[in-house]
Amino acid sequence: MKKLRIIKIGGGIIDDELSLHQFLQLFARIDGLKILVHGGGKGASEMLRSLGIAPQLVNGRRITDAATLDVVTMFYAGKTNKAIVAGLQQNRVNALGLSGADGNVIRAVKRPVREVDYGFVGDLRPASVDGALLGALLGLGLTPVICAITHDGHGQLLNTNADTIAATVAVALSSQFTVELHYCFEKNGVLLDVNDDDSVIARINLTSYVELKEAGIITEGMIPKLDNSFDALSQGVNKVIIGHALKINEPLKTVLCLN
Ligand SMILES: Nc1ncnc2c1ncn2[C@@H]1O[C@H](COP(=O)(O)OP(=O)(O)O)[C@@H](O)[C@H]1O
Ligand SMILES: CC(=O)N[C@@H](CCC(=O)OP(=O)(O)O)C(=O)O
Repeated sequence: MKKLRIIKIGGGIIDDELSLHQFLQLFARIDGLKILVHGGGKGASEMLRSLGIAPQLVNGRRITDAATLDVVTMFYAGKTNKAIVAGLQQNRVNALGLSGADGNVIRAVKRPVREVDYGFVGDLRPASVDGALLGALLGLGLTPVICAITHDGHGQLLNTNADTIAATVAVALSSQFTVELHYCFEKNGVLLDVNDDDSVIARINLTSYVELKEAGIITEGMIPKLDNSFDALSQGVNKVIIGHALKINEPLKTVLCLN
């Protein structure tokens, strides 16, 4: 099977023009098949505030009412996705920007209301992703650039966490490719001390993950990232790596494994 790298970048990198520019140059130099998945949560919150809408996040997921959905759709599927595609074209990567609605590539289900009503937020299963279409686009020499907007197949757009999109796309493509999933952000990896970029934990398995969580070393946004990572590994993804977006070619990073 051919190797496929799925790389996810978040709001911390996207928000900083220079970092994004440098990341896109590095991404362009990666040989072989690749897909870029992007969030942009930080910038979306800023845009919401500037429009007088208070951002609301519960357990790292955005409560998305109709007005918020309009703004995040414009921000993720519009401004951010198109800026990334243009930046990759500048670097001679034939990028194709996609929301989940485009080509029906990711069909989600609106999150059911339980203790929290998340509004227009989409949940995914591996079957939500059209792996055949993504495989065909890769076969044409295109590099898909997927944003955090999906749809439900009944005309409703949904906001979906970008880490979850990356993991679900990785699982869906693992029957066609040997998939390596990279979560890239603004730190060197999963750290023993979140304020010390030299304290990278080289390897984490399921047992050490539980211990690190209980010790309060892994907290906040890193918890759903690692939950998504271990789900992906248990469903056929070959390797998951967490590291700095601007050091993708360097050995400093965290590798996750089941055992
Ligand atoms: N042990 C840890 N090592 C590194 N980051 C951690 C750790 N525990 C918590 N974090 C937090 O997780 C954040 C990354 O998650 P998130 O904010 O969701 O990133 P992104 O928006 O790039 O997906 C880091 O910026 C950091 O604040
Ligand atoms: C439902 C939900 O939480 N959606 C996320 C989608 C963007 C995202 O995941 O961005 P980062 O990767 O930069 O965090 C949000 O609106 O914040």
